[in-house]
Amino acid sequence: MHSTREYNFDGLVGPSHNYAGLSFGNVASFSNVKSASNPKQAALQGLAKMRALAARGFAQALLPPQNRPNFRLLRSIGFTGTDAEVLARAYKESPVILACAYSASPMWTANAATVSPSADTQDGRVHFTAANLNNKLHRAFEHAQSARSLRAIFGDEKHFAVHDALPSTPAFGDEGAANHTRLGAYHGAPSVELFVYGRVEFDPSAPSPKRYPARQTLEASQAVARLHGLDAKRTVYVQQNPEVIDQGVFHNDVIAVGNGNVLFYHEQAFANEGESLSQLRRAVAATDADLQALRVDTGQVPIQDAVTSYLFNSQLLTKEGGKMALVIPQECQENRAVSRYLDGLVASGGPIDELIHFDLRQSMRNGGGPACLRLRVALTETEARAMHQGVIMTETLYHRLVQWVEKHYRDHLEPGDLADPQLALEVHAALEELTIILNLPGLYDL
Ligand SMILES: NCCC[C@H](NC(=O)CCC(=O)O)C(=O)O
Repeated sequence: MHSTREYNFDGLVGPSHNYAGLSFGNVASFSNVKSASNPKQAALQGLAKMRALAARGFAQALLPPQNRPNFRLLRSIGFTGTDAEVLARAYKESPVILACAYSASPMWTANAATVSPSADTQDGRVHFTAANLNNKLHRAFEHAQSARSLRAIFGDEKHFAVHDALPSTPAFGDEGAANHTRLGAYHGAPSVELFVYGRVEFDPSAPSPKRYPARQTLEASQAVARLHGLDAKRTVYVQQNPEVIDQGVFHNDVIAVGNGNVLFYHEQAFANEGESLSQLRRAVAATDADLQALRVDTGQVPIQDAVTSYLFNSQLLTKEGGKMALVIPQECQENRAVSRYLDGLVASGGPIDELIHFDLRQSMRNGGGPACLRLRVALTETEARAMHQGVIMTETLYHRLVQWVEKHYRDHLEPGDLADPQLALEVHAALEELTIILNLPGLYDL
């Protein structure tokens, strides 16, 4: 039973990674708008994280980038002609929409889907629902390829069910696993699935943020739980604190992370902390596990520091022996309050006894930390064997992908470069080769 392992599927950063300021409510995205990006470095930073965690013995895999630019989007809104003409006209008339069509945002695979492992579902299969991400134009078209990629990897319907995204309308705003976490005794145990929503479409009296959008609705979370066949006794919905959404906490994974029986969270994370925690504690106790809440208070880490350092956008990974490592971005060490807090945390004798830090600056500048970059999929041994093996991170795959990045990626991309028709051809060539490397022919609708 304990043979179930949590695979982390990191997003391989695509060749068009750029800073377009497309995510209102995401402070990093907004403050780095139009600065030059380095797609090559971004991809190498992500690969270095995958390699290091795989080398440590954690189960590590990847999800491929998506084809860009999204010509279907550009043509559907009236940009016609050859591909080069479409790009030239879009750049002239609406550079921001061209940037949307070029966004490498699928790298943040925590938003690709919500995943329920087989131990939690009624039919005993692993369920995935692609997230519609309908709050942002540049992300609202990801779900089609996300579902396609997931089906290419988890195609065995005996073990896996991949659901299409929920209807793409504000009532069903769904941001995937970034607002979802599991709590239980161990990865293979039937566990509590915690859904954190930002607003309720059909209850105008529920609190909602004033400044920035709440991307996830309760209605969407409930729909995902239904599709996955979750047990109501092990499903908990809590509302995110609208006041922290207004301070830049655009997903729950910017303010809380759970693993095993541990919930690491900020005291301001939830609209009603006391009630949320007792609800969760009761549900977890019913699975015969004991919730261990690691609460960080505002005096230790103010919200602003949590947002700039991405302390809670860390990965909490169970090591052999049961202790946990916290995988953090290097920004946590550069922030005084946060690094002081972390020193105390690992010295405290609690469940977390190690920090593993990475330089993920390229992704961080768009508001994506270690946890944003990965989708967790807990798999039994049988399920792990049934998935496509070509995406599992190994030393060989790592070296092959580094070579591929070196060959195809630019090291400098500015807004004006998106008008260059050559860039579209480069992306296309890179992805064609990638389907061979990953042994996923037909992955894209090229
Ligand atoms: N989970 C982290 C997601 C980060 C992502 N940023 C972006 O899309 C920024 C893109 C840009 O501004 O170029 C978002 O906000 O959804």
